[in-house]
Amino acid sequence: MANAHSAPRGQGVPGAPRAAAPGPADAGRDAPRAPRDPSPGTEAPATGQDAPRETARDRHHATPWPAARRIAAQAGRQAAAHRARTTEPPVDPVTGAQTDPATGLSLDPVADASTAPRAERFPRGAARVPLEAALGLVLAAPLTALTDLPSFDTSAMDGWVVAGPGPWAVRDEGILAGHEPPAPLSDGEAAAIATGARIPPETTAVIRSEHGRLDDKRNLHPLREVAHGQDIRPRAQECRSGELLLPAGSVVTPAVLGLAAAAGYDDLLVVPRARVEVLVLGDELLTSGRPRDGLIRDALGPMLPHWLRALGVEVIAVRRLGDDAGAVLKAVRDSTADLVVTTGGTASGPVDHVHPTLRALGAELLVDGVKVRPGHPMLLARLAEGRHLVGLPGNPLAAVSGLLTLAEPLLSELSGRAAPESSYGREAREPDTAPLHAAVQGHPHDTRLVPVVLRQDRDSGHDWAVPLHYNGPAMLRGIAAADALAVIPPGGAQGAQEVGILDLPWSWSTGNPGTDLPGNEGCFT
Ligand SMILES: Nc1nc2c(c(=O)[nH]1)N[C@H]1C(S)=C(S)[C@@H](COP(=O)(O)OP(=O)(O)OC[C@H]3O[C@@H](n4cnc5c(N)ncnc54)[C@H](O)[C@@H]3O)O[C@H]1N2
Ligand code: MOO
Repeated sequence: MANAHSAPRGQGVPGAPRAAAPGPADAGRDAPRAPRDPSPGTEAPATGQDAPRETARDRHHATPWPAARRIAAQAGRQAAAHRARTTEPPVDPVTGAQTDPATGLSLDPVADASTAPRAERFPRGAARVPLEAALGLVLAAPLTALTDLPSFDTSAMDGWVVAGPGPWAVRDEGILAGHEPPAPLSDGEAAAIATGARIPPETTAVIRSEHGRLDDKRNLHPLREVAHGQDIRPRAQECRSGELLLPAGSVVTPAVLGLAAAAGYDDLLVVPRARVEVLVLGDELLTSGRPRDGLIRDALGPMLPHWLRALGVEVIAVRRLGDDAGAVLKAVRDSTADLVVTTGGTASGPVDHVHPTLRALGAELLVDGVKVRPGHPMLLARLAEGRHLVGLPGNPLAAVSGLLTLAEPLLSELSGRAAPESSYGREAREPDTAPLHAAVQGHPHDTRLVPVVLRQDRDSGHDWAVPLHYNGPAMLRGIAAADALAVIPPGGAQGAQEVGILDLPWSWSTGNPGTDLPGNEGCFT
């Protein structure tokens, strides 16, 4: 299938046709039926008895969706600043000093706060971790070369090193990579050499094995013209010692790990992983077997830890607490996590223990309900300086909505991954957008998050967001087939209208066929 990320989504898409939008190449993933909804532009927003009920609590407390994300990001920045003030900077294992060996600058976050450039470099605290533990983290300091690369003149090919014009008398001893330094060549001399081996002094060129011929007296004759310096990788061809390789704020990918190792690093200064604890509430939840006797399977315990890890955090525990008010209070009070994520119990039912727990602990509610469907009872609270709780509603897609609305922006700031307003110097990036393949029914007052597949238009190369049918709060069938969630503004969106796209942290890697179907009707219950 077309990879969702292969198209320049969000760039140039506005040029795509708006009225009679061409369908994506394979919209519907072999859907057995056509989309049920009317053609683009004819959809009316939900009204009357179809409109979801808005409770008194919603109207009083609920935060608009974009503002909720901003508040969550702000909470993440404050938590990061708190961590920077309170974390011991890492100690240089060689010198014992709290300095960055690459730059020689102090890593003391308090000292850093007094000088703007350094404060900017370490606003989130920094940890020194071995290379093998750094994948997915964000560099807290620039990656500067600890050596010239290559660190010596090296042969780019298997063949011979030669000095002066040929033919050349070939030495008995060849030169291998990783061996003793070779003796200088004299004019008219050659030596067999392996790729990556050190070039002897006075060498003028490397001749590839396929471009030279040895006669029976072990004299080497060139089979083509020899250019001075050919196939020699000169020392520092890629970088000089001290040269900037990657700025602070870069995400450590497998390629970055390779570069860091090549440049001489054993460990890296990174923004530490946020520590997250997941508390699953609900007496009705089974952890194995088929649903029975009014009990259902816990869908969030198996889902959330991995989703959170995909956001770059450390999940320190997943605990199932039932609907025991005392256990919830104790678990939240005693948690040492940067972020506690609860599931269920956010509404106002008899066993909804999240609000009473927060009241009992004197927590500050930063967001108490969001004008978004699904997921409107989601909440964000500050438990203490630098420590937060995100309450996800129990309905599984509502929980996903809360994860992406509140937890993701907070964690992205805390882990240094956030692009806009990041102090790590990354360029602010426009949020992704894509045109909708069909009109989508809106909620009259709230934003909707709707699972979509992203399909590439063959002609333009742009992605189209194809809304999926199974988008109800209690359903996971849509999101399991989806590449992303589309952000549908209050009132709905027309076919071909550009809407915001929230990527799923793994969507680049799946291509799941799924069994959901295109469908743009709203399912609010
Ligand atoms: N009177 C009102 N009732 C409800 C409202 C409302 O505004 N007024 N909002 C509804 C909405 S919308 C949602 S979403 C839920 C949120 O409820 P809670 O966060 O309190 O969650 P629970 O009541 O515990 O569970 C809701 C639903 O989800 C199922 N669930 C819970 N945990 C899991 C899990 N780990 N895996 C799978 N399914 C889970 C649970 O059995 C319930 O069916 O409140 C509505 N009510
Ligand atoms: O927030 Mo609820 O998810 O609309 O069911």
